[in-house]
Amino acid sequence: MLVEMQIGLCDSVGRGYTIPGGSAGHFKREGYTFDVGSSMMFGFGKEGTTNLMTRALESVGKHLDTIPDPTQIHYHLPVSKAHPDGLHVRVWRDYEEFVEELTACFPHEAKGIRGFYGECWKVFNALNSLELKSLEEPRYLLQQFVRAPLACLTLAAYVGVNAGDVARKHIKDPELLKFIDIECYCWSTVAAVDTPMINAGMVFCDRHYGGINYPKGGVGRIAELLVDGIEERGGEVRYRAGVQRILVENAPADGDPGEQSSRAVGVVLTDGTEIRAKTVISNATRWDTFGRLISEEQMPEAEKLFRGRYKLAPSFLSIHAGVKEQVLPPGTDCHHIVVEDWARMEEPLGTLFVSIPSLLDAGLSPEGTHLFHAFAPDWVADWTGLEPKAYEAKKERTADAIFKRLEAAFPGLAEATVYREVGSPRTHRRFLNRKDGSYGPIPSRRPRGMLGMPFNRTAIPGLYCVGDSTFPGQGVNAVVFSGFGCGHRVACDLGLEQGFPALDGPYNMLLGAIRDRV
Ligand SMILES: NC(=O)c1ccc[n+]([C@@H]2O[C@H](COP(=O)([O-])OP(=O)(O)OC[C@H]3O[C@@H](n4cnc5c(N)ncnc54)[C@H](O)[C@@H]3O)[C@@H](O)[C@H]2O)c1
Ligand SMILES: CC(C)=CCC/C(C)=C/C=C/C(C)=C/C=C/C(C)=C/C=C/C=C(C)/C=C/C=C(C)/C=C/C=C(\C)CCC=C(C)C
Repeated sequence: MLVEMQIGLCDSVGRGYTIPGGSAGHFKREGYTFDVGSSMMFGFGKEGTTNLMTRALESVGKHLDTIPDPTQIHYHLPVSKAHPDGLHVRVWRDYEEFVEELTACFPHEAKGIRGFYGECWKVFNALNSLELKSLEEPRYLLQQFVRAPLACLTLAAYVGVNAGDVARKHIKDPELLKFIDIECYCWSTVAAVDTPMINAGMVFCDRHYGGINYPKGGVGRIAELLVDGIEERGGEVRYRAGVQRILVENAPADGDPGEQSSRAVGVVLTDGTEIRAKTVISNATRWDTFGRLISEEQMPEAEKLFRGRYKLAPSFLSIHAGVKEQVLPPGTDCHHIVVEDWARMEEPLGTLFVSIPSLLDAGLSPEGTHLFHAFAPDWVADWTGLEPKAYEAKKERTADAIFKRLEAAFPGLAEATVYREVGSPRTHRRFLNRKDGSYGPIPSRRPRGMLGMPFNRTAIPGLYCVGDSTFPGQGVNAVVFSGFGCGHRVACDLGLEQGFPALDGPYNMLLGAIRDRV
């Protein structure tokens, strides 16, 4: 069985890369250990069922020490009549402390704040009481409904709902609604009205329940330990092994060896090596899986419908820098978000993100310095067709402008910078092998919560998708959930775990019909 074929990083010509982890990997430069992308870790809690990172490592016999972050985000938001010096909010690990800080900024919305975040807790508590496995496996789903009917009914009630609609039930102040928008935008890259409520429940509560915890040694340690665990259990992880094509051929059908059907039977690597397997799981985005690894002509109808519902999110402009420690006064938070003008929040380079994990783990940067990772959403189209010199100059110019804007929150930043390396959306496309370097799928029209998101099975037998183009979408712990679900579904399909084959067909037709109608 070929399970994780895509652990190694790839570059755009598909030669394959040398480190594991994708967006959640890390790389080293001149004594700094920089996170590729992901740096704010959910799912590392000790209790409940939503601590998916802890459980993923446990599943291969590994444990990673983490460092608790006292705040999730320090927001630096625009000036308004009510907040002439700008709106400054810290999302504290302690829920009450966060609610008190937000309420102090919007005292007239005290009830609305508790009402909205209280509804998020309803969703989270329901999620946190279920065993989290494949929702496209009817036996498991029925068991959960019998074991925890109230939790399942709660989730069923919210699965088609968006966070912005719930927020508007409780909150009237337009500035506070903007705050809820940035709370969603910073991880979903869309405003609250387009963000599924179940995902909002997960993010807005796990940060207080399990907390945000930084992996000691850097985010890339997660993937490195997973690789160790897989190899110790007899698995193999290949690097420099870019998949060029998924093989789809006529082969004996599941459950009826006498009948032939078109199915995925393996992959061809860029060096021509052919690997045959019963199961192929693609962790590439749906746009790369269908259209590149599977030809356009072989694209199933369901995938064409998916492209009507979802489009690619922008990529990022990333600045990986080293700064003198004096520029960060004691008490500086690890994660910051800066918005100077609400009207520009969703524009390219409009919202600035900053992550300074060496404040939590001093071993990540040389003595007397901190690593300073700043990034902002941006589109690849603005970076194409440039000569190498013009491309380099544009990267430096853009980084200078971003550092200048960050001076308001970090006075003296440009002068204190001792190392700087700039990545554009082209860099993301190249090293992560994601179409246009995209962060993931975003709805192309108002979504019905998560109902339009596909699970792991595809219309091609033997081919599964996993990662952020599958339910429940973007986010490291979200893609870990998709991994657990996919593993469970594949194990049932291969007869390694007990499923409910008689119900599979009708149940999956029903799920598909709901998905294709939203
Ligand atoms: N928490 C944060 O701060 C933060 C920041 C950035 C990104 N993220 C999250 O990380 C998530 C991404 O996770 P993911 O696992 O879905 O995607 P990913 O891009 O991280 O991983 C996909 C992997 O597949 C490999 N791959 C792609 N095409 C290949 C091919 N043809 N052959 C071989 N290997 C190939 C890639 O090289 C990569 O290693 C995003 O959804 C995003 O939310 C989080
Ligand atoms: C069948 C059906 C459909 C139904 C029935 C009912 C039920 C039972 C249901 C159920 C459901 C479920 C289970 C679901 C699940 C879900 C989940 C798990 C979810 C998760 C999610 C998560 C998330 C979203 C996350 C995210 C995160 C992120 C993205 C992050 C990011 C971040 C960033 C980028 C930022 C950074 C910052 C700075 C640096 C400042």
